Amino acid sequence: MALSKIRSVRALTARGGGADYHDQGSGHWIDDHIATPMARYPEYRQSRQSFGINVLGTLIVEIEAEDGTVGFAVTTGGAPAAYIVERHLSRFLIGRDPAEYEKIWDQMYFSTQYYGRKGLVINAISGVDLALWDLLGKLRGEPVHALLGGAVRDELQFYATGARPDAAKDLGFIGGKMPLHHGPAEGDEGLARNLSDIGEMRARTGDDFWLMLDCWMALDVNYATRLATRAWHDFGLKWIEEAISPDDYWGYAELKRNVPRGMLVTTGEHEATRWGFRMLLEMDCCDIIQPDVGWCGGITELLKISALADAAGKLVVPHGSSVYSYHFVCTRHNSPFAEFLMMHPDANEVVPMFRPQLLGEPVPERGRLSISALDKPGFGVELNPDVALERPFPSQG
Ligand SMILES: C[C@H](O)[C@H](O)CC(=O)C(=O)O
Ligand SMILES: [Mg+2]
Repeated sequence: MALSKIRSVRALTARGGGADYHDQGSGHWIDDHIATPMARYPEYRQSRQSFGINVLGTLIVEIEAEDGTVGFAVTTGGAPAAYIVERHLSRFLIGRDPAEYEKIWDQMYFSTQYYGRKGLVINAISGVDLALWDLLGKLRGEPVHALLGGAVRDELQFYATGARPDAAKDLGFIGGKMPLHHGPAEGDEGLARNLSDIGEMRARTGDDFWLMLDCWMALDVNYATRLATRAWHDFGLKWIEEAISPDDYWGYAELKRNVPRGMLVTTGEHEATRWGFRMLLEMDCCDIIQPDVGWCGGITELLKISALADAAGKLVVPHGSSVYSYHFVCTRHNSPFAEFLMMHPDANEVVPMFRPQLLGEPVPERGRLSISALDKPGFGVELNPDVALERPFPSQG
């Protein structure tokens, strides 16, 4: 049955948390001396905002059908991504049937390939793709997970990312992933402090809890190998995440060969498209891939990435992504659990991951979420009307 055609596309921006979850106020755990590739410069060590981690802000894409139904999505990208959506991508949507998401994705990707392929452009494409799936679900009166083939389990299980894995354990999560605070430029003293942080957290969580480490691209292979080996043997660290540059596929393959048998290497939140993930999979770079649904190309592309991973015997556990992850993860056998990013400034209370931008954003209770909480049309959330929005490049509609 032909669906109502697309009549307008709007790209809006918002500041203050939400999909650009690094855009938080001062004193938040997520900006507290976390190791990064920029930590080689002492002046950019204390705060990631100091080198501009939050310059983009949130992109909101709204796609309106002729019958007035509006699908929307949020991702990171702000005004630069809004320009790409309004001035470039919208031409592939206006007057089209929202069910043509394959052809629309293909046209968005190949028309931007000469300046895109990864990063900001793929964030913009992802935002459009997710808004399209939201619209499709709303027009068909079905949740996105039903459009993807339906849930393969009754509930989702979550691990939590934040500064307080011990609090995550008390809150019922299956594991806790903590940030790394010191990079190679801080030498052996920094390495000792990193190990002592992990040891202290292990003492607080006890042994019967997954403990993981997020390195946000800060390390080199040698440092990561030393850290991982000690943290595995001394503290039972379950995985080391995004240890080195996402461009260094060779380094990841080496790290995976180097870490103790049983320890997991994970990465992929800054990787994009089936071609990027094919590199990670074919070069045997990791055990779990972690595409961010708003950065990897959206649901249309994630379906392909996930099929590649499945055939390679790897798990897909999306980075963050809130509802965009939940609707996907519940439909795949090779996505057995999900990440929950703790956006409370002290990481000791559960608050919606993309707050304050979404209304109706589900959150785990005791580390779990019933699939019935996702049984609303589209992604099942609305844009919070109290959030200030701007439309920097209105082109039509
Ligand atoms: C905590 C990490 O540095 C980053 O902010 C989030 C992340 O990489 C993750 O959730 O994974
Ligand atoms: Mg990470």
